[in-house]
Amino acid sequence: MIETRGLTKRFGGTLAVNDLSVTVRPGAITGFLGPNGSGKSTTMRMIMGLDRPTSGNATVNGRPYHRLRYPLREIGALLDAEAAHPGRSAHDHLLCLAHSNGISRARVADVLDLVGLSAVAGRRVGRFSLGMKQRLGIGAALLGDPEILVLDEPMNGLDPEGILWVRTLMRSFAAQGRAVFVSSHLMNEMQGTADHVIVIGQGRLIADEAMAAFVAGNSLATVHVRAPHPMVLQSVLEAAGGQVRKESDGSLTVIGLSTSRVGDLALTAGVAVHELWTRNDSLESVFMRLTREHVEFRADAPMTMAGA
Ligand SMILES: Nc1ncnc2c1ncn2[C@@H]1O[C@H](COP(=O)(O)OP(=O)(O)OP(=O)(O)O)[C@@H](O)[C@H]1O
Repeated sequence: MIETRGLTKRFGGTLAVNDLSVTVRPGAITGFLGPNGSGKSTTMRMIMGLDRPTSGNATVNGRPYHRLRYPLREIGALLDAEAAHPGRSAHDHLLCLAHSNGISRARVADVLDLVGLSAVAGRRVGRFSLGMKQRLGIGAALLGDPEILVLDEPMNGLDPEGILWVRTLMRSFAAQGRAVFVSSHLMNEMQGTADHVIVIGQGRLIADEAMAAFVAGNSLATVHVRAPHPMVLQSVLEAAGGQVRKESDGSLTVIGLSTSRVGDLALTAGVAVHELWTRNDSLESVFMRLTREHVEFRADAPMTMAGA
């Protein structure tokens, strides 16, 4: 289990992490979301003992990272895929880590197999693609067969097969009762993979709850209705105070009326309804809305083509 209590990090005038108190529990994948520069990596670095908190603390199984006797056996992390020495082979990189953590040479071969790098184990890391470096970084995190995995954007640079592999790995890890703490900007991926979500903005906690509850609870649900005579239904719904938009497929999107109210109104007006359903927002929409005021780096809308 990872716990942070009042965790705070200031870099000069920048408050990177601001009074963050969260718990990452075993048996689940906890997604760690936030806009660029919101403090995710800094939080992970403090958990791993690489940055010293300005105040507050982070513990791993009840102890600060530097007090863990064999850290790799308790918690493994991928924080920076470029961290491996470029002149060293993948095998030697893992072997060095294994030696310093009392891990057997046999485990190195197993992990290289597990991350799909056995065939290139003797090649220098400097010649690896980003995806291969990500795999090696994940291998280093897995080396001690830890109870907790911390992964900072592990899907960066991976092809679809690699993404599927990371997803499966995280799921099986959590299914074994271990904890996964993973940051990512891939909202669809996180919505489908994470059980729990922690969202931060400008270093402060915005949300900490089960993924399904977070999406459902923060959705602006819309009602959708398909009817053979949509124009008639549209005027009935608008007369009742609904905002109605006709979609290109002929269905109506309704805001401001519940599903049951739409059904009742149609019945009262004697208008046939062929389909009636509610749609929640995606994680992406919910995330964008909740973090809007915390976004520090925002690009202008793409320029339109001249004359378009
Ligand atoms: N070593 C450092 N020195 C000074 N400022 C830093 C340092 N590390 C991080 N920061 C600042 O702290 C803030 C949080 O950065 P951090 O990298 O933790 O965010 P993040 O959520 O991981 O961002 P991203 O999604 O872009 O990876 C940013 O404003 C960043 O510029």
